Amino acid sequence: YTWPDTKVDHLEALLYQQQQYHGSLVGSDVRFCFLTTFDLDKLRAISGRLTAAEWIRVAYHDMATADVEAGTGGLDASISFETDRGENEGPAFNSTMKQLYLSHSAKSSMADLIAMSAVLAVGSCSDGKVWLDYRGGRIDATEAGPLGVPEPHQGLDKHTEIFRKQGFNQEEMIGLVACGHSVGGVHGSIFPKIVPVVDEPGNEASLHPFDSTAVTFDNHVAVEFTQNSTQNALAFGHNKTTRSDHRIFTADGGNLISRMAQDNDFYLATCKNLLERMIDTVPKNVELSGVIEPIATKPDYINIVVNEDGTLFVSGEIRTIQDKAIDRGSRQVVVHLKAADKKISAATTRNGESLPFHENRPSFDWWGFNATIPIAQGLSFDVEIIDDGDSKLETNGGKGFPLQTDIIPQTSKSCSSTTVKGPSTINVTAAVGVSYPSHQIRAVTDLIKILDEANFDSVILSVDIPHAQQNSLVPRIEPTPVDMKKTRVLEGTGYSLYSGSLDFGAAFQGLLSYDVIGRRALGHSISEFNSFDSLRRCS
Ligand code: HEM
Repeated sequence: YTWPDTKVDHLEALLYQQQQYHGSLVGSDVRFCFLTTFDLDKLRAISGRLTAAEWIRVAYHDMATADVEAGTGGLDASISFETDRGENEGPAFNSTMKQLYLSHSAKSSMADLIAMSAVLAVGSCSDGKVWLDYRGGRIDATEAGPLGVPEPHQGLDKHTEIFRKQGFNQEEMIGLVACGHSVGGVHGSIFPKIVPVVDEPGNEASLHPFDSTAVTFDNHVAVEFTQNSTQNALAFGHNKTTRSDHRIFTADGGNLISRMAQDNDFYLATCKNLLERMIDTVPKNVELSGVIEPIATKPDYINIVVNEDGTLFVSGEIRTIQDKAIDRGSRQVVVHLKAADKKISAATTRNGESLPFHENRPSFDWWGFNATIPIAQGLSFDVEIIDDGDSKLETNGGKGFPLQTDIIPQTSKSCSSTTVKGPSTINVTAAVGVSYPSHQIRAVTDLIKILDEANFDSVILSVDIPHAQQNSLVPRIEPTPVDMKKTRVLEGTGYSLYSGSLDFGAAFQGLLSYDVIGRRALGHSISEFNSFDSLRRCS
């Protein structure tokens, strides 16, 4: 991994910066694996529902209509268009979309979020023991997919065929169902023909759990099945037709389910593997990233101001991963900026700490810095981490962490105003220069000549605008370009200011972003995925 990687960086932050300082809170609804869900429609907690189970079921139903031979379907968020179908019965589907769309953005598709929700749900209910490898890059469908989610009244042949289409053979089908049906259960409020409606104060949704450990991701569903002591209504319910788990678990003579029952570690390892395959089942045009691991040293929230005296004011934060073996209290972090042949060191202060919801996941410290440096090409920095007198230099693979200086949004000269449903506006001013390899720079006068923005044919503001879609709670995010006009030359800096603005209507609660792109024949320069959050409100 080398920084920056716009395909990975944002998803990595959403997944691992779970709470507290810069916490993404994507997993806050499944922080505890317990039987009450806050219903966003009713604006109150409902007992007998388990958010973590709902997230796993939603991920499976989104994937369930995949046809791996044709390369269609899979985890693509088409489920958001399919929530009124009989095969997607219950409030879980829209509820999950509403919980996740707060994190929806141009760099975190709903499909990537659904996959992430499965990782977080399984992680939570296994108390951090089962952590699915997570990859990013899924693309949201813009319409419903075909029908075909398995339903409990269907026969074994039909189920075997559906799973074959999804890419799972008979044994894998048994495994995947046994893994999915580890948490949660069947609700009388949704399937009154399978389990009774009880509607008791502690169980308003009439949940009938699959096993005696409904809020723990473990092999009890298998143990209790093989002991015939199961309460799983899909295995031993009064209605024989809907005993699909029984038909599936015995499809191989009960072999796999017995092995899962005998050995919880085997069960968990099998589930990790099958659930990873479930979330990585994607249409053939999607190229998933590598597994997203926690990044040890990562800059973020970098902001650069071009000063009229020919300097840059750089501020930002460095995120470092904590190490239990190291005394955090004595750690120091220093940023060494390199501007042409000049080196400027900036001390940092600890701004805060991101913490995980569960053990076995990383914690991070955040270090704020700022510095004034001369304008030069090829600006970068190294990060020095000092523990107990031991110093380690993080160089981002040798070349340093680069600062993008061709195109620099000037956030204090820009603004935005957004409303969840209604008119929104963004107004961006960016400093625009142009890069040449540093070996071409000889003197400061030369440098100013070289940094002439006229080398771009055009400068474009591209706003990632969310568009409401029919029959889906999830908007489609579409980059919308507008030309930026030169408004001023910053004499003596090599930069000019360009401005552009766009009015749009949003129906969105996720993260809004924009890019600034300089276009020229010899390739583009881009300042990518800038958050609206760092802009002041337009008055
Ligand atoms: C033949 C295949 C399957 C059938 C017929 C089936 C059917 C069902 C039914 C009827 C429910 C009850 C839903 C409710 O009342 O809320 C349920 C719940 C659930 N299913 Fe499946 N399922 C199948 C496979 C899977 C798979 C492969 C997974 C995931 C890997 C999965 C995950 C879940 C989860 C987590 C729940 C609990 C939901 C909750 O408590 O809210 N299912 N399933």
